[in-house]
Parts: sequence; structure tokens; C-alpha cells
Amino acid sequence: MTMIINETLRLYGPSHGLPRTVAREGQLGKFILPADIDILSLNIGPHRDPHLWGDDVHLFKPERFAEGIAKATNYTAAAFFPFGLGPRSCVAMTLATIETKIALSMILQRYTITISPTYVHSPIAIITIQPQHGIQIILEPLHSC
Ligand code: HEM
Repeated sequence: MTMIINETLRLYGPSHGLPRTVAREGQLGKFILPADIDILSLNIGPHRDPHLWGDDVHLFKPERFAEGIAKATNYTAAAFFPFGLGPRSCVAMTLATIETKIALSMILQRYTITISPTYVHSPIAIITIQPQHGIQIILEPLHSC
């Protein structure tokens, strides 16, 4: 389940970028950043970079994470940051991951989930990444009451 959550966060994590204000002039790679400008560091760049993830970068392949995040990213710390990086990264990273596992486990113990034929894959960024037309799924009970 950890692999599935990581792959979901890689492609469709709710946060798609980290806004930052440059406190003082500095250099970032080949760019000189003047003080007091706002920048947005989009994680869609590294999360979908074929040089980091391979030619199948756009495919949903949880098995990329079979041997952990470090191995999946070829030990590139900034290749995968759905919860941010550094001192202001998400304080609830562990909580959010455990909550997700509990919710999924409760659903999967009771239902099978099939994506509806009416579902149209169209993620959109409106503050967070979200499915533009919702996610239509079919739940079938595993046990009769
Ligand atoms: C999958 C779920 C979540 C994701 C992907 C996520 C992602 C993020 C990201 C990207 C940041 C900004 C990090 C940065 O600026 O470097 C952040 C900050 C934060 N998140 Fe989350 N988050 C999640 C769930 C939660 C939940 C459930 C809570 C609270 C119960 C929470 C509380 C916070 C707080 C308080 C901060 C601000 C930390 C700071 O500024 O020091 N997050 N989160």
C-alpha cells in the first residue's frame, strides 16, 4: 500500500508546488535570484522527469517504489517531495500517510472498487491537484449483510 500511495503522490499529489519568497539575493543553479521575489517550485518537474524516472514516467507504476523512495529516485533527494522539503515540510506527513492506509484498508475490507466507465481522467490544479469532474467509482460489497 505504501508503494501505491507514493506513486499516487508522485503523479497526483495534492500539492503541486511550494511557494517561496527569496529573502536575499542568491544563486539557484544557473539563475541569479534577486531578493524579495516570489517563486513557485513546481514538483511536477522532478516528479515527471524521464531522466529521473525513466521513459515510463507518466505511467502509474507503484512497483517503482518496491525498494523504497531512495532507490526509486536513484538517491536524488529532491526528485520526490510531495510533502515538501526542508524545515517547513509537512508536519503531518506520517499522520496523513497512516490516515490514508486506515481509510483504504477499511474500504478494501468491505468493497471491491472499479472505476466507472463514465470517469474522465482530467486532473486540474485549483489550489490543490484534484479531479476536474470528480471520480466516479463502483463499489461492490465483498460480503452480503
Ligand atoms: C496527503 C496529504 C498531505 C500532503 C501531500 C501535504 C503536503 C504538504 C506540503 C507540500 C506542505 C508545504 C511544505 C513546504 O512548504 O515545504 C505542507 C505543509 C503543512 N502541512 Fe501538509 N500535507 C498533507 C496532509 C496534512 C495534514 C492531514 C495536516 C494536518 C493534520 C497537514 C499539516 C500541515 C502543516 C501544519 C503544514 C505547514 C508546516 C510548516 O509551515 O512548518 N498536512 N503539507
